[in-house]
Amino acid sequence: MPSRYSVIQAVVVGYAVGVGYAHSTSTFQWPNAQLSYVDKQLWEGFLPGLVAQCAPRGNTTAYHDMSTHNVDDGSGGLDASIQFELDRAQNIGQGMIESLNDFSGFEIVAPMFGMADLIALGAIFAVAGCGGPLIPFRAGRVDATEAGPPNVPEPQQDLATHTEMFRQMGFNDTEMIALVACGHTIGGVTQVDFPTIVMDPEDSFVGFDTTTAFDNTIISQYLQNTTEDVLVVGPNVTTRSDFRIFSSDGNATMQSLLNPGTFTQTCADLIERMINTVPNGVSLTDPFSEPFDYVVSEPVFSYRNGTLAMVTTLRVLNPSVNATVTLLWADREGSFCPSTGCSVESFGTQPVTFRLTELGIYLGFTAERYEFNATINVATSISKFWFEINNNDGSDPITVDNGGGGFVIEQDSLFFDNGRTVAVSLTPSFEEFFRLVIAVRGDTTATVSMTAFDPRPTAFSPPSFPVITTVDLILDETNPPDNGFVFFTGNASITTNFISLTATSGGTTYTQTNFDMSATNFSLVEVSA
Ligand code: HEM
Repeated sequence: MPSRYSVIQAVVVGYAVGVGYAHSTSTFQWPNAQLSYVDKQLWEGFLPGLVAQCAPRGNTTAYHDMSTHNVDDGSGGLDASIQFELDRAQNIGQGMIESLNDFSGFEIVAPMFGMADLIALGAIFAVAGCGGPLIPFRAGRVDATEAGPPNVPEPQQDLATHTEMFRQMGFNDTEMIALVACGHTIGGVTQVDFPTIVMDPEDSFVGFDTTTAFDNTIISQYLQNTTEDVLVVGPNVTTRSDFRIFSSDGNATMQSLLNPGTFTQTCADLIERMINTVPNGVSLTDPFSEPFDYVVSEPVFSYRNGTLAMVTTLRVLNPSVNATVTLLWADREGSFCPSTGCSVESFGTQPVTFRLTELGIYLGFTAERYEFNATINVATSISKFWFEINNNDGSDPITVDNGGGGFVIEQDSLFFDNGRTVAVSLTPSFEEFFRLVIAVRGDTTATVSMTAFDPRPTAFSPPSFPVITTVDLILDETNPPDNGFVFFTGNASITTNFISLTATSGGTTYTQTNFDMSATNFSLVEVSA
């Protein structure tokens, strides 16, 4: 059997040749909150840590959720409707409840990354975590608000019923055989949930094959008649659905999957199609095949004593060791550079940890995050910024300017004031929350409203939803008006991950959408309750 790395490598190379996107998504037009967020979750978040575990139920959850798709009218698909369908007999078992609870417990759903995207990512990491191929991820699924039609196949149903159900999901007879085999290469049947299939109460769990890995042992053992898959050889003939499906074309498909390369490639293709089966009208992003070359973090502003400060970072993929990186900006009146300056060199770097690389997948990626703190003339302000990377090796400097237009600051009249916002810890209760301060150019007649997105689960079992709160902010008495700025304040839950703001000042409305709260570290202030 090939090593895990060589299997993954084979698949990645296969995709690069077959689909041709090896480097196609290495950059993107900023701002794009969805691409920035998914890049972070996929490469730098803790989710890839799940790859180190082999958790088959992540794949089951995605499959059951996708089963609501009806190819005839384009409805249903992977849309997190599974959250509303767990009381159905076809979704029996603790496995799916536990995996959905895990997903909401991660607290990473966001306005541009819902539970359905997380379920799809869970399937990718379930497969890779058991040694299977790393399936490319596309984002953009839309979460359902109610249950879909009941269309998850059950073991006691006959072949014709299963064939029709898979057709409705968009898979033909051959694809059905392969997809079921690819699904059942990992995991098995739990006695307590399926006592009519695993009849001996002593056998709490019976694996589909004798390995826990994502490999084609399920195929070879079936063809050699040594299989222990209870859906093939179990005592209850009625529930031998794997047998009926695997043998439905005289074992031709199972024979073809005996080749490990064919098995891996077929499974990667079919599971990718499975997680990308979404209701008509939902469009997914391009696949994330590797980390972007350059990623700018949310610029964070603060105003104090006549000076505007902007803090941001630039993540550079595979940087040169001697590189110096400079941030440059233009003011709001054009390219005029005021005497207070319009460029600043990075003051430091943060190491970037790519979890998948650490786990032996996508080897060869390193990155540094260059940090900047720009002091900006408050009157002329900033309209856009860009970067210059000098590798100090005689080569021409590289300009990182968002495809030519620069990283544009749409407006500078409404921003979340980083220097004045704090995380409050109440003593003795240890209750924590953000005390936000929002700066608005204008006077005290301005108004500000804030929408906060809190991913913390609202329930101990599915369905669980993020809490989205919209409040009007009040003038902040502790931060009086200063040099044309007025300050507003409000509190938000400490687990808030995105904030959107709308302000009206001097008859003009300003917005800031989906400010990423992880873009900065807040001072922690202890307050006696
Ligand atoms: C006719 C179609 C299918 C039937 C009747 C069927 C039935 C079953 C049953 C009864 C179990 C045991 C569940 C438990 O004990 O919790 C199971 C487990 C599993 N199934 Fe299927 N299945 C089908 C297709 C698929 C497909 C298409 C996939 C994914 C591509 C899949 C993935 C899995 C996985 C990963 C497990 C193991 C779960 C675990 O160990 O926690 N199944 N299936």
